[in-house]
Amino acid sequence: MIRIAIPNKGRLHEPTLEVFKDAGLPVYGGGNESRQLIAKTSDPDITFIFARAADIPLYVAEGTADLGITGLDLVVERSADVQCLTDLKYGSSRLVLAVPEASPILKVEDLAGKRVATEFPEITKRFFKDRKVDVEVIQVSGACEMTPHIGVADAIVDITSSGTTMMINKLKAISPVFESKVYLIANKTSVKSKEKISDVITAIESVLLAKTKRYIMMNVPAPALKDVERIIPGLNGPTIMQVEGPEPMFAVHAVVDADMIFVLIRKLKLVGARDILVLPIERLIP
Ligand SMILES: Nc1ncnc2c1ncn2[C@@H]1O[C@H](COP(=O)(O)OP(=O)(O)OP(=O)(O)O)[C@@H](O)[C@H]1O
Ligand SMILES: O=P(O)(O)OC[C@H]1O[C@H](OP(=O)(O)OP(=O)(O)O)[C@H](O)[C@@H]1O
Ligand SMILES: [Mg+2]
Repeated sequence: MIRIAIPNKGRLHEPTLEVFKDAGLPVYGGGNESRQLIAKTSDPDITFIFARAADIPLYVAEGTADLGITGLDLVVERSADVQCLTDLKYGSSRLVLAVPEASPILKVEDLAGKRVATEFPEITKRFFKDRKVDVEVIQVSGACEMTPHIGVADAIVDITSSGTTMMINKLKAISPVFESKVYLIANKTSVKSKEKISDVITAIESVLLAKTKRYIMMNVPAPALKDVERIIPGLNGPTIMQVEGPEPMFAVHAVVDADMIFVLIRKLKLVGARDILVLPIERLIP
């Protein structure tokens, strides 16, 4: 039996459900509005546990869950001894040190003897200790941006991604503190002993890889075939099939990088390829 801990709410909830659905392991019910805390999937040996993103590092470290999805900031904050397996490419964010726009504090050293509010006390303490700046760290559970304006703190260490919340609350970042990504994490013992874990990892990684690729198909008149073969860098070279018809023609199929499509199409048309189709790929297992 494999247990996978996934966020029951918050901004990681929906994209996490999406990844497992695409990987062929849809989460049956539970999470968000429902009060259900355990869910099944297409494989009877796999169970999902819904938990707060901040608690998932501990559940995985202790082996309550074999796998989990959560932010690297939360893994580091909890000093969780887990294996970080795969960057899931959603939910990247930064922890920054910020002060009110009008504050005379301009650099980390100016905060000596002052108060810093944060949801991440451990990362914050380590940040100032490494720089040998003595501050008082005040732990809050949210709405951290407000604290310097109501006299609770002189600065904050908080998450920013779009920067909107900082801007609206008239704060300016004076130093980066931590770069976070959302990871698939694993219990260090389970990852070695439970065979099915590697199937789950492969399934998830195949979804991520597929997002970076496109399947391209086209018809190519015989005289243009050599040029098209030269242009297309398929996974293992393009697949070429003869097309029945009055004109000597080939169907060419290939898997290519998604970010090459724009340039490729122009080149292919120039040498005579036509009826070009570009399709998304659901999963790609090399
Ligand atoms: N803009 C962002 N703000 C906050 N967390 C973010 C952001 N982008 C990504 N994350 C990541 O999401 C995780 C926080 O997950 P959590 O479930 O607490 O989400 P939340 O939306 O902040 O929930 P809550 O409504 O309880 O504050 C952290 O690992 C964090 O790095
Ligand atoms: O740079 P932005 O895109 O504006 O995002 C950053 C904001 O989002 C998070 O707050 P959240 O919505 O989780 O509320 P919370 O502070 O109560 O956790 C985070 O703590 C920031 O306040
Ligand atoms: Mg939050």
